[in-house]
Amino acid sequence: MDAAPVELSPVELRGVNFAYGEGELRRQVLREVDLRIGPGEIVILTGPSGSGKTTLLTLIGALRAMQEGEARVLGESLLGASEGQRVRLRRRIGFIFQNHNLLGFLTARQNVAMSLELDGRHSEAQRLARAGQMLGAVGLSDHLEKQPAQLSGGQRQRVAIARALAGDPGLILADEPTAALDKQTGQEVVRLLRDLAKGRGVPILLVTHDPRILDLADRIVDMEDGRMVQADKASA
Ligand SMILES: Nc1ncnc2c1ncn2[C@@H]1O[C@H](COP(=O)(O)OP(=O)(O)OP(=O)(O)O)[C@@H](O)[C@H]1O
Repeated sequence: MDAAPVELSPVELRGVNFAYGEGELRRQVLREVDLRIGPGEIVILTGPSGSGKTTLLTLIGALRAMQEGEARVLGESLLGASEGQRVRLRRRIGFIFQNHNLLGFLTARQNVAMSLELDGRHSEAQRLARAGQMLGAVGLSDHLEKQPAQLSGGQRQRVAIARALAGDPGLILADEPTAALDKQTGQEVVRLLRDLAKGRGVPILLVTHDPRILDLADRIVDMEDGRMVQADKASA
């Protein structure tokens, strides 16, 4: 009988250190960070301003080079990875940022379809069809041809969610996705993101200061001065 396949963690960090600057300007911002995110797990990273959350997210997202420690993301080792390897890994990750980063001169549908261009597997008609489907999944089927300026903040963030999920990523990284939204819209947007990700088994690492969305996490991890302080959801 075949052995059951061992399920690898999408994110596995051990002893990660990171500093900005050099010499006298050197400033250590991550210290011995350990973090494991399991398949389909929703983890919220919180902590005071300047504690290193965004730096950690950008390292995991292969947006900057790792300096020290063990890190595997979607099975790829990050320490010593070349720029080309990091670019390939980034294509397997869905990113959602505070300011949605949509292109103003493209429609919602074109913004989502654009994220599928890089893999080169689909024709433009297929990409636009897939983008329409994803926008339907976030409740925007009536707004496909609108530009970002014609949408509300919550709708724009839903386009960003559709874009992040369109390429079937193995991991979603979100940085302050509710910062520009009111309380109710912020909760709705994160709940939608969580439900779509759970349905697909995609793990999420979400950085936030927003206490109103903490209960949507499977696990809350607190950072202080570059260190990880593990907090149980119930005690957070
Ligand atoms: N590119 C950079 N060059 C130098 N220092 C930086 C750079 N980016 C961030 N820092 C510093 O590193 C520390 C950690 O920043 P980081 O953005 O990771 O924290 P954060 O916890 O995400 O903060 P916030 O919640 O305010 O976004 C801060 O002191 C910040 O000033």
